[in-house]
Amino acid sequence: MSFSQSDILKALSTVDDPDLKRDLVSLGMIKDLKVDPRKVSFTVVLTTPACPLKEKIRQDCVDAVEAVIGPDVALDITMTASVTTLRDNAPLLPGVKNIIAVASGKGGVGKSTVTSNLAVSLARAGAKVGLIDADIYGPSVPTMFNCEHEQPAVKQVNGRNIIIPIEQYGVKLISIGFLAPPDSAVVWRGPMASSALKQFFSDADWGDLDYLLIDLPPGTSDIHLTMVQTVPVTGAVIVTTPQKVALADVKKGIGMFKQPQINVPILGIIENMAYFTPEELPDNKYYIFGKDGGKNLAAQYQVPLLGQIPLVQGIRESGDSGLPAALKDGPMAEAFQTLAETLARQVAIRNAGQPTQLTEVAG
Ligand SMILES: Nc1ncnc2c1ncn2[C@@H]1O[C@H](COP(=O)(O)OP(=O)(O)OP(=O)(O)O)[C@@H](O)[C@H]1O
Repeated sequence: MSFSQSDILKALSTVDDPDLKRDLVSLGMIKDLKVDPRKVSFTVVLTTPACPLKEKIRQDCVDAVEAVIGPDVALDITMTASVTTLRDNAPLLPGVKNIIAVASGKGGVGKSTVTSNLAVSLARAGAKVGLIDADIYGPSVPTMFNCEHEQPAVKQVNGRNIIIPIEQYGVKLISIGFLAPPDSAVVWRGPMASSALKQFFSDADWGDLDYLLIDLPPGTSDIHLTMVQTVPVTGAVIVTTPQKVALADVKKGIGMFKQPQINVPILGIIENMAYFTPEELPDNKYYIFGKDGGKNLAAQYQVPLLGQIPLVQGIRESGDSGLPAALKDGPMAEAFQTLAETLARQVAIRNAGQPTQLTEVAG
């Protein structure tokens, strides 16, 4: 059977990225194509290393190309990823591809827990990840990452002090908590906190990052405004419990992000503490805060539901002990991995200019 480079490209142009709804060739995802009579090789560049569709896309490529080359020609496909961005040539943080704000309506819904686990899961998938803890009311990231007593180093660049983020579990971190001893009751006034956040953007050495997550204070605050006025944000994720009183505040949060002067796309809602599961009986679900509140809200506002995370004692214990649940292999790590993949997909969809896709998540 004889075939040419263009035959292979033609075959690959029948393979779609299921999220971006276009073919791999026109999306520019096929690189290094080499064709000789005994071997065909190429690289597929996915939009995120946290791509749950990797195996499906690879198999679709195998099927399409083997239909042209037959079974006797060797086929070598390398799967790799380059996270997409709309922040090309950004004046501030040019090496950061996506800035993702994590917000909540109410306090205590698990925003910091979810953000920390998302950051670790994205890093475990192979992405370069940073995390800014801007929660002035209770910066808990230092505890969750077991670096409460650390201080980021500072270096001088052209006469300016530049903060070097602490690196823990593959995630670069800066917390507003690093600026004050953990046991001191610092009352962050709006302007003080805002200027600290600005400094984290302008005077920190983040280097190249695929995703920079920002753990915001609960509710709506000056910090939210400072963030959107300082850097273009890829999108916001909202964490809530299914409880009615929590949902009421989420609606205010969604309203704030949608205001014309803020205008941050909502990447999705995460329902945390969706049900209680005893670790020894993972199939038992107790809907102690109500059932599907976050899921129904996502449907009402036509935003994706990124996931439903159960209330599990191990998640709380992991947070308190400074070793996020996402680091320990098991069902919780898998749940956060799936959540991270769903978020990464929504970022890629957004960056490709596609309308938001409403993700169906099993409850
Ligand atoms: N899915 C979960 N299962 C068990 N415990 C959880 C879960 N999510 C969060 N928690 C626990 O709930 C408490 C509050 O979580 P967390 O500090 O992450 O909330 P928050 O929304 O960031 O709060 P804040 O109002 O300080 O911003 C913590 O003790 C945390 O360990």
